[in-house]
Amino acid sequence: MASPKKKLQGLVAATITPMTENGEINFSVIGQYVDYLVKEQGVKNIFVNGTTGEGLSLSVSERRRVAEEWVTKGKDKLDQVVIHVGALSLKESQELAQHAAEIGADGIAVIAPFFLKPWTKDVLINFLKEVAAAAPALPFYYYHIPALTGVKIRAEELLDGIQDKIPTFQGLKFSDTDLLDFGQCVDQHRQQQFAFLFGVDEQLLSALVMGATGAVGSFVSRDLSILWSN
Ligand SMILES: CC(=O)N[C@@H]([C@@H](O)[C@H](O)[C@H](O)CO)[C@@H](O)CC(=O)C(=O)O
Repeated sequence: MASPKKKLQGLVAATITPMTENGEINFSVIGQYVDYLVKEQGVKNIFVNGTTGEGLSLSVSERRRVAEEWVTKGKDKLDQVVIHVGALSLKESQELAQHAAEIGADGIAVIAPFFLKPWTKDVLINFLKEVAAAAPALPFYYYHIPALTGVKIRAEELLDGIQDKIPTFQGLKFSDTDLLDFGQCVDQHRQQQFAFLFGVDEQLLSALVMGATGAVGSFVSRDLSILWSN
């Protein structure tokens, strides 16, 4: 089971994937990017290959290399590197999850499959469970982003009993504007000490009031990072 000791909290930068003019990944700037986040913005947690990183537009091999580069360059500088491993293919998602574990990432996150969609909670949970099982020592986060996946199962419904199915479940990345759903997640699962990471930057203040324990965003700054450092 994943160790809960490294709780992911505070500000988490959703990293872009740097590209060259030729459309190749520009691995050479990732080291500078780490330094920029840590030194200039005071951010020591990152979320790689997510929406901002355009992970779903990359090939599996590119996703693996991007993850490796962030983990390598972030070593001894970053606190946590969480890799988004969601994919339409369960096997690809499992491969990426296993790879994240092998390279020493600190957690994995998964969105709902968005083409042939899971229409019930149980179907979605079964998919997530199979991915999580491929990396049984890594904390697992569900990435709830219904506007992009079209999967509108409420997060609060999904969280109900989730640790019975996914023992490594450690939190929710909530990228939706339904603050009632977010508030109910926090309220009903406070005792389980899940990470409640909010992902709509424009509503962050409201989410903080409702109990967000962190935020994953494309707009990160020192001003925001100090929100959690006092
Ligand atoms: C859909 C999207 O890209 N959302 C951003 C937000 O930071 C977003 O850019 C911001 O709220 C502006 O709309 C992050 O939540 C994305 C994110 O965490 C990710 O890259 O996975």
